[in-house]
Amino acid sequence: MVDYRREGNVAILTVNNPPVNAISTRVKDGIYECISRAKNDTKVSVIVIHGHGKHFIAGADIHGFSGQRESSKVVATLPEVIAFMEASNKPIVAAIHGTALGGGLEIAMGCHYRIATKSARVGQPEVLIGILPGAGGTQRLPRLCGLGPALDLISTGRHIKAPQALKLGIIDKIVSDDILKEGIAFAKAVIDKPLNGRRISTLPVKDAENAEQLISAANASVRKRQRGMMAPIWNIKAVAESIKLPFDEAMEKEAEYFTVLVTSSQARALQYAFFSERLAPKWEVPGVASYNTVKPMNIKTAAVIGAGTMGTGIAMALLNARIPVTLVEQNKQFLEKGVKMIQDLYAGSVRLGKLTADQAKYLLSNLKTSLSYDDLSTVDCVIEAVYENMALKKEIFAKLDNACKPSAVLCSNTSSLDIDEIASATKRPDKVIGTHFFVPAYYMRLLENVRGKLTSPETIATVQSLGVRIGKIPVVVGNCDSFVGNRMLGTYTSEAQFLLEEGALPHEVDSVIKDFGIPIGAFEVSDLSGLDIGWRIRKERYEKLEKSGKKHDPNARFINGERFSPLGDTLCEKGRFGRKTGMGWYRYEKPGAKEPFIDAEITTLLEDYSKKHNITRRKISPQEIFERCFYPLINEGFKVLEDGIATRPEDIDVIWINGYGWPKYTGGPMYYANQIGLDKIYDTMCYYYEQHPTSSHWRPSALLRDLAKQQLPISQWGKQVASRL
Ligand SMILES: CC(C)(COP(=O)(O)OP(=O)(O)OC[C@H]1O[C@@H](n2cnc3c(N)ncnc32)[C@H](O)[C@@H]1OP(=O)(O)O)[C@@H](O)C(=O)NCCC(=O)NCCSC(=O)C[C@@H](O)CCCCCCCCCCCCC(=O)O
Ligand SMILES: NC(=O)c1ccc[n+]([C@@H]2O[C@H](COP(=O)([O-])OP(=O)(O)OC[C@H]3O[C@@H](n4cnc5c(N)ncnc54)[C@H](O)[C@@H]3O)[C@@H](O)[C@H]2O)c1
Repeated sequence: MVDYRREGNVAILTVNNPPVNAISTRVKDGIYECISRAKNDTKVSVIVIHGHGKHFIAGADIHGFSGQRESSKVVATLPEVIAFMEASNKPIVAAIHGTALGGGLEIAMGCHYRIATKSARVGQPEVLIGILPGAGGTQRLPRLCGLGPALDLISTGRHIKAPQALKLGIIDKIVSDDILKEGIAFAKAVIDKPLNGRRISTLPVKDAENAEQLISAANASVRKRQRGMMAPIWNIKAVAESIKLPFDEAMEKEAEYFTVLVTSSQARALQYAFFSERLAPKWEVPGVASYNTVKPMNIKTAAVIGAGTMGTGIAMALLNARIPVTLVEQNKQFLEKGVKMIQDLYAGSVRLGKLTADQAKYLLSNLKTSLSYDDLSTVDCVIEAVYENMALKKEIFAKLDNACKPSAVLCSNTSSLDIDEIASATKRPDKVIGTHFFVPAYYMRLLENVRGKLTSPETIATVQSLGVRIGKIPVVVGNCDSFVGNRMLGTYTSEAQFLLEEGALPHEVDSVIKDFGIPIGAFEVSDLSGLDIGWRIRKERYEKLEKSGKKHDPNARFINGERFSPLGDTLCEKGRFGRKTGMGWYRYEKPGAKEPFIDAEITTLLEDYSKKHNITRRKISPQEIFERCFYPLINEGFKVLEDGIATRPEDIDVIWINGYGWPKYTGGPMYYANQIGLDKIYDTMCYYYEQHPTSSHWRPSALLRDLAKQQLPISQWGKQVASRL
């Protein structure tokens, strides 16, 4: 775990715990033992510590916070080991490459010098997994780089690159990539230098005079950006102790606050989410194949069909990963509009300093445009993003099948349509798959990859690997109406509207949703994306119904015996499409304005509606709003597992956290269901199903029922499904 060797008078400690040199108990013990050995070795004058493989040390082993910790051979805790290092009379140099994160940076700060390669990154990301730097980071970092930067780094968890770390004084020098050679050379040069002033715990906190202002600014930022999360507040509180107390006493406070956080349910949920996100790319279709049995194709070039909202975003996601893209549109005007959208977004990134003008120019140089499918004969992969219309998509897939080379993978960005039907328009259904991006596609991390009945494992492997390459979290799901995310969302949006019919107002529903931690309410999001989108899709369904001989009544509250709310259609008929028309479920100052206001016209409309349908409006409690919005959504997640549409509860949680703003600190809907108690959810589902028998989303899932009855957690779901199949 930690190797020791001596080269002349330099002791070299190599941390070797793949994949990221995380600090397990054995690594901590190993460091302690090696430092002791070097201190006692009279031939050693200086010590270098570095990491084997791609990283210096990426922090404490996260598994250790919730699982069983290995017992320690040495009594010292990590903070004590670091204090022991700092007290050494032989200089210790941290030679950093890859990352020095969390406990890794804390170990580096226990050293007397820190050098790093240019591409190395440092940070205290503990807040992101619900804890705080518990090995002196909250006390040493403000002494090293100042209170303001320390508050920023510790409360946001962001990583910074070596050049910025150098500016902030976190590292002493940037060196070449031969980090060990550089470490040894640096160590030899500092052998005789006095260590006074190099022990960070003995230094004063920089910027202490501005403490009050800096701490209140940090708290204000956390309240705005990390609403609902407890870790950022405790992180700031711990850093603030560096101003009030001597180092040793402040360290006691750090340990006290660390214990509060490490035992919290938010920390457990965030750590579960951390590992779930890393599990998602490792897809598995039981009985078919999995990520470690199939090789992906190498995608060198791609095409995107449709240069609208999604097509332009997808093209940018590909370009950003240095994949050349051919963008195809139906006519010159739409094509130019799409290209301008991409150019404007890159220009915006240059203005914000996120890209240099040269980088933006380079990315754009990989964008080709075309109005003809003939230009796609050599691309490896095509992603279609035209209007959500089955006939149009089938027509395009047939054309792509003729135009593209036989090995090309053909993907659709459809958000709801049947992938098998789209694939049926081609002679290569094995190479057809859904790649459902989320808006804005260049930014949102979720990629829902929808496998059809005939999609080959190689095609699945290819889009999963492409997803990782373009910086997404790819999740494989099965083919059903609206797939996983939107299928579950459907229950939530329907129920939100039923609540309006029965007495709630849009802002009352939205505030319960936002209080739970979803950043935007159901009606606010509907106004943002435009009510007309759903209306267009519903109108197509009504037309289909009419064609099959069933007349659609615009006031109907039931379709095929299923409860339905026509309120969305009513608003659209009045031109209330949301923000873009200045009115939707809310009123806006002008079209395009962002701030929603409660609209008396909507209140009257709802009251008239309820009267017309003989519904007695009542005050609906926040608890009922919560249960009615979220329990059917969770229940649908269980049905998705039952149907084999998702293969793991973790995948559903990743989808909701990364695609729909579900608060990560609750772990996602499936993890959260366990926290509430599956029996409680099941009983509540039964209660509401009795009250609303015409809403099939209240019918409890059999899987939920079985787990609840047997008092089993969701982690046991696999056995349940297997026993029933
Ligand atoms: C490092 C990364 C940036 C790498 O990213 P990349 O995209 O390249 O790779 P992946 O993210 O896919 O990761 C690869 C692989 O590695 C696993 N992994 C990554 N980091 C860790 C980790 N820290 N622990 C465990 N495993 C990790 C990952 O799961 C992947 O494997 P898999 O099989 O799942 O595919 C990126 O990975 C990253 O950002 N990692 C997280 C970095 C992080 O969050 N670091 C902080 C960790 S918390 C910490 O360091 C706390 C410290 O402050 C120390 C606290 C000490 C508390 C002591 C309190 C005193 C009480 C006294 C008693 C205690 C006794 C004792 O001391 O023992
Ligand atoms: N907008 C979203 O939030 C969102 C999210 C996820 C998925 N989707 C899905 O992505 C797809 C595209 O949605 P959008 O919002 O980008 O639509 P959009 O209306 O913004 O863009 C569609 C584009 O397709 C072009 N197009 C139409 N027919 C074409 C043809 N024959 N050849 C080439 N181009 C053609 C149109 O000119 C238009 O520019 C839909 O399937 C939608 O369901 C949308």
